Amino acid sequence: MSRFPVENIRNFSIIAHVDHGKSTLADRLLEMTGAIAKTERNKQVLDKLQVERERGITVKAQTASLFYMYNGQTYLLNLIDTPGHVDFSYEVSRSISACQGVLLIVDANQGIQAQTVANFYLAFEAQLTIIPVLNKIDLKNADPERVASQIEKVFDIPKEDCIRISAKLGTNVDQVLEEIVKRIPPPVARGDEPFKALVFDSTFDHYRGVVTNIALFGGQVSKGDKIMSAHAGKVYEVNEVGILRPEEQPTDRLYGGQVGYLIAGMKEVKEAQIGDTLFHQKHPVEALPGFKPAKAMVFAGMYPVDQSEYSSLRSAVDRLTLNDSSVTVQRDSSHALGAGWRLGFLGLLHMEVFNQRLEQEYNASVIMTVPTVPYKAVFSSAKLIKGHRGVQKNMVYIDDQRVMMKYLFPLNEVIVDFYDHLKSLSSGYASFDYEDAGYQPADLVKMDILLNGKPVEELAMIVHRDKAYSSGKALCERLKDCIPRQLFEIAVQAAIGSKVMARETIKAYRKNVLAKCYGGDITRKMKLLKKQAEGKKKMRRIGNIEVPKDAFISVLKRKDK
Ligand SMILES: Nc1nc2c(ncn2[C@@H]2O[C@H](COP(=O)(O)OP(=O)(O)OP(=O)(O)O)[C@@H](O)[C@H]2O)c(=O)[nH]1
Repeated sequence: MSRFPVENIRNFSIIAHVDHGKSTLADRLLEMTGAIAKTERNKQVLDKLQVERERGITVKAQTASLFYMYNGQTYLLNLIDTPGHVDFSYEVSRSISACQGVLLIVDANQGIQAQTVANFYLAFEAQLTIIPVLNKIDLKNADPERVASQIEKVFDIPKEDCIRISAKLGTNVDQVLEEIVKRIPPPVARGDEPFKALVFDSTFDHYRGVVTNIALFGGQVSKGDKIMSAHAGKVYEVNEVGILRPEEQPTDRLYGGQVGYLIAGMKEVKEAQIGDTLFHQKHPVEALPGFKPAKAMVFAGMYPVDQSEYSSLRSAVDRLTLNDSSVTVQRDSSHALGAGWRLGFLGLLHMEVFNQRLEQEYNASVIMTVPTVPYKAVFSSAKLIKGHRGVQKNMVYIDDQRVMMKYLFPLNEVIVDFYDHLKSLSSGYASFDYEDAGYQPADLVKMDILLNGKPVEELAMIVHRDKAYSSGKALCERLKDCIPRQLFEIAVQAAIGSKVMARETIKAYRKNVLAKCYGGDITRKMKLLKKQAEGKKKMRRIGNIEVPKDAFISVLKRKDK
């Protein structure tokens, strides 16, 4: 591609609350500019991963360059897709750092929701031009007038600035393209400065190594150039550059103001850290500010179902984390489940998506333990301090039907099923977003699970003192169902220190495998005894109690699995 005049380039993202129609609008924009053909099969082209198509959510940001004719001139519109779910706001913030403007999509029926507000602030703080787009005006209950007033009240954007569209039917989508050209400023880049590019995403390709997505803040880059990354400080030769349409389309060169991809023989994603700056080896530049690293909020243990699959699972985890650098990985091991890892995720959906990608893309079968959140323990009598469980911070009326409330909650209370409860209590109307508010003192206790008095370390957990009884009781009941009866009685107890909170009893029972065998067929008897011995291998002894591995798995696995 020859040099494209910077004045005719627009770099933008679409931001929205989940399901407000971002991917549908992206598809329409791609169709109308001829990047893709208008067929049913092309639905949600930017949602590339299988898990994204299945769940109907965007996980990874994707990029597409569109050519658009307006007033007799060709414009290059670079669309950077962003995920809408609260767990992936890290992806949103890095996508918008490559842009000068955003389309803020709001469902004309639902109005402003939690992630509309969160995403608005990400764009506002980055000083981007914000174009409000009211989508789904074709719906019977759509009330674009009310939603435009909400936007004026909450974001201080005049309601006349809202574009009213139906992404599904294509109504007024041409206006969106026009307004992108009119309202969003072109990137600032001159042709004569040294090459300087921001790495805003990177993926790992088995054959070609790391593919980086870059936004050029200045200069130009082409095949054969020797470049360096500010973070890793290594020199690479550029093998290929190009634009994304949305599939890779090699070009001779990329110029300042453009967005595209670059391949330069990097073997590991660590070498191309997201937020890093690339420049020509001979012309060092000041590094761009980069991004705050993503912070893991939810932790879970992960183990292969069968230990013989440990090494293949390890390489699957390695490769998947190359494509998702926001997952933290630490090796871990457990008596019952063998060698595994302790993984950190941005949220629960992020964890589920990671698990699903392991299964779908790497054919791995794994056991995930119950997710937990990080705690800081202070070993002193100050633990006696009463903890807060949910403190209201403020409340703002968006209009006469909607209110935005801010609370301070312990993370542990919100990660597992808070969102589902909120949705069912409000018949699906309430939406929710959260950000880290730091550590707070709380009355937490370590609860042990004992089998005939012996603690089972894998099942120990940290709980709030007020919830110790109910969680202990539930766990004892689940264990009772999972551990087979044995020759003696087993006491299953939940205890805090020496104080027992809950107890279940598993009655004694003799499993006589030979009972089915009448007659004197010795080979049959041997076979049955051998089978029983094999079964024992899958057991773990706690004291003199045999606990099947499956018992740990079913107790540790989340209830809905
Ligand atoms: N009636 C109507 N439905 C729409 C319109 N735009 C999108 N939808 C529907 O709304 C649902 C969500 O649309 P998506 O485009 O997947 O939403 P999204 O914002 O990309 O969702 P995430 O990628 O998960 O953030 C789908 O069922 C769409 O068919 C519209 O203009 N009118």
